[in-house]
Amino acid sequence: MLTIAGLNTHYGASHILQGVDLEMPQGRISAVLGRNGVGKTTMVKTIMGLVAPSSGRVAVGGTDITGWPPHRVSRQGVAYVPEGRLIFPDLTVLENIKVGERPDTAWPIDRLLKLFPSLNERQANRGSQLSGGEQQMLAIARALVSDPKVMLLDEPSQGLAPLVVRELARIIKLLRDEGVTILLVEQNMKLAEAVADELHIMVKGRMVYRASAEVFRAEEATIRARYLTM
Ligand SMILES: Nc1ncnc2c1ncn2[C@@H]1O[C@H](COP(=O)(O)OP(=O)(O)OP(=O)(O)O)[C@@H](O)[C@H]1O
Repeated sequence: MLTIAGLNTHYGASHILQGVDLEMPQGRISAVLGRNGVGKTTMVKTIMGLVAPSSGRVAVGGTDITGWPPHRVSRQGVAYVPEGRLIFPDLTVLENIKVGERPDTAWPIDRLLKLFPSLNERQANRGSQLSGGEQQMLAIARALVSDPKVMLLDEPSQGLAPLVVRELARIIKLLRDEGVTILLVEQNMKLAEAVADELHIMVKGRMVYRASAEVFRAEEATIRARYLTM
């Protein structure tokens, strides 16, 4: 569904992504884990067209989208839920969602409000009045209303209480079961372990490990010590 091949991205003279390869099968949750600063956000931004790669290829469903601007990537069915959520603090919950609305979406506002009961209760509240968990749900709802085939989630569990992370896990699995292909980027393993079908590990701008959830569970202690411990 989403394929990255030999992706290199620089910020000035800093070589951040160093030949990243990633295959994300349709309707699955792929998680990319890695320590702080290895390039996970840069990878997501490069997919989304927010940062231009110096070489390599990004394709969605067989269409080469390398170097496309973000609005075209979005129209191709890729939605981005950024780190820090970036919801509009002065807009209400409903206004925040409507920003991303697309005609004939499979996720109209009524459906989203059923999916996210906390947002339903707070429709008229401003973004700034929401808790971190509610803001995260709102960021996901705003991405869903654009009717994506692929959703990129950057550190969605950051700063959230364990109970809210569990609710987030439920939502992410539900989206996968509805056919949305998900890329989950996380520094924290908890959410990734709870939802991912496949796990990848990035170290210094390269993918160094890939396994199914089952294999990952069996190897977890070794992998954690080798690649993820700070
Ligand atoms: N706009 C920028 N200009 C220059 N360097 C940058 C820029 N954005 C990020 N970097 C650097 O690129 C490297 C990778 O950053 P990136 O945010 O992709 O890492 P990450 O794995 O997502 O980490 P985090 O979990 O902290 O977001 C870091 O060393 C960071 O300091």
